[in-house]
Amino acid sequence: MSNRIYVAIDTPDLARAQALAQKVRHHVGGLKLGLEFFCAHGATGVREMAHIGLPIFLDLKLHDIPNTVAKAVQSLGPLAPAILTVHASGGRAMLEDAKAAAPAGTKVVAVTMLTSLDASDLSDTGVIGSPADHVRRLADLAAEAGVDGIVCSGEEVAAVKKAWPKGFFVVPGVRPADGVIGDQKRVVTPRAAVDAGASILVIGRPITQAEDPDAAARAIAATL
Ligand SMILES: O=c1ccn([C@@H]2O[C@H](COP(=O)(O)O)[C@@H](O)[C@H]2O)c(=O)[nH]1
Repeated sequence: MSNRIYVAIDTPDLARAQALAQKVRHHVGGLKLGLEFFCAHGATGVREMAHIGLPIFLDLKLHDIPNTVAKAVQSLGPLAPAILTVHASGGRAMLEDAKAAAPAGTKVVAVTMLTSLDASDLSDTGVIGSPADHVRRLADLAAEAGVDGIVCSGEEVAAVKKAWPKGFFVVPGVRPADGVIGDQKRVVTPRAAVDAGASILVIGRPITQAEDPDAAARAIAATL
């Protein structure tokens, strides 16, 4: 399979985003643009980044009533992202309507439980059960609603893939064995994520904050 690494270009600085993407473009499979970038540059910035020639993953984690999310997905349609995120906890109708509003070539994936959360955070939000149970429940909902896959941590992906073999599994919270974990809590190595069944890996700071981002991307890609 082609390179599974989508590098998270998390910066509000367009010139820096372009420079980073140019540096790593030969050792990643795509560019992930999230809220930090999109709030600063919107659709124009996404088009600028698309000129680099890699697939674009728009990680906007949409979460609202079904009509609002569907209209937002429609508005993003001309950007033709390869992947677009919504929150699974928005519910069945929201997921169905998001998928129906997306262009045919866009994978709609549902965020289950953020990788920055652990069991204790989950319990603080009033959810009973383990992260594995919670992710599994939301993955079942996402599959039933007809979206293409989910975002989850590398700790849950194997179990979910068993129940949804054709699902598309996006795994952030990925760190090389000696990597700085930062605000992530459910973390696995790139190799472990792929072995567990990740379709793609989202990797930000281990690449973008490295002294030599291209060398960092190359080193991670070599472990896969
Ligand atoms: O559960 C989630 C969903 C999305 N993300 C995003 O992935 C990257 C991770 O960046 P790192 O620097 O590698 O931690 C970031 O853009 C998040 O918004 C996530 O981490 N977890």
